[in-house]
Amino acid sequence: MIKIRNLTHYYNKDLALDNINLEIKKGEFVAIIGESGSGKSTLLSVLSTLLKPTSGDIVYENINYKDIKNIDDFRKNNIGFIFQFHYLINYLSVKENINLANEKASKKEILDLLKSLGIENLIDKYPNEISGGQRQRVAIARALINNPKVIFADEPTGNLDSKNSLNVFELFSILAKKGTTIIVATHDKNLALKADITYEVKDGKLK
Ligand SMILES: Nc1ncnc2c1ncn2[C@@H]1O[C@H](COP(=O)(O)OP(=O)(O)OP(=O)(O)O)[C@@H](O)[C@H]1O
Repeated sequence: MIKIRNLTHYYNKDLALDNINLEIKKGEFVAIIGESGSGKSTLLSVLSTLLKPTSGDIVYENINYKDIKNIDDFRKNNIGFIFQFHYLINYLSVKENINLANEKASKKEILDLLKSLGIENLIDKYPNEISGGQRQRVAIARALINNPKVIFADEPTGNLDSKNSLNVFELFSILAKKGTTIIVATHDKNLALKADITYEVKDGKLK
């Protein structure tokens, strides 16, 4: 589903990604591990079209990123993002936060999605009325509302305790089995064991 060829990224003169080659299949749950500063975030940013690589190719289902005309539309139709911090808006309810990502989503659709994540009772709550683990589930719901083909998650459990972290990874595993490709960067090797496949980044190279 995603083919990465000879991908290199420099920040000014500093090499952050060094000739990465990788193929990710549809419905695969991929963990990218590595120490702080190894290049995980850079790799995720480049793969998710947030950052333009210095050189190399990324091909999404036979479309080279270089040929994508409207990158905003492409992202909206294909990609969901989850970050370490949930970035929910505190003065909007859970439902309203999800509607920010898709204004057309009906209450029923949102309720069904929240149900699949086990948090349908939170639909009218505000972010500061729910726990950290619940907020991250809402952030996952927000990433899912547009039915993305692929979800990129950068240290999504960096702010959670071990129980909630495991829950999030188990959720990713279920989503992948349903066909959503999941690519997650984490420094936690134990959590990465939940993924179908793990790649390690070291000094910008895939080990
Ligand atoms: N915006 C930037 N400008 C310049 N250098 C950067 C920038 N972002 C990252 N780097 C450098 O690129 C290298 C890879 O960083 P990156 O953030 O991808 O690593 P990481 O593995 O995600 O680290 P962490 O786990 O700490 O988030 C590091 O040497 C970092 O200092």
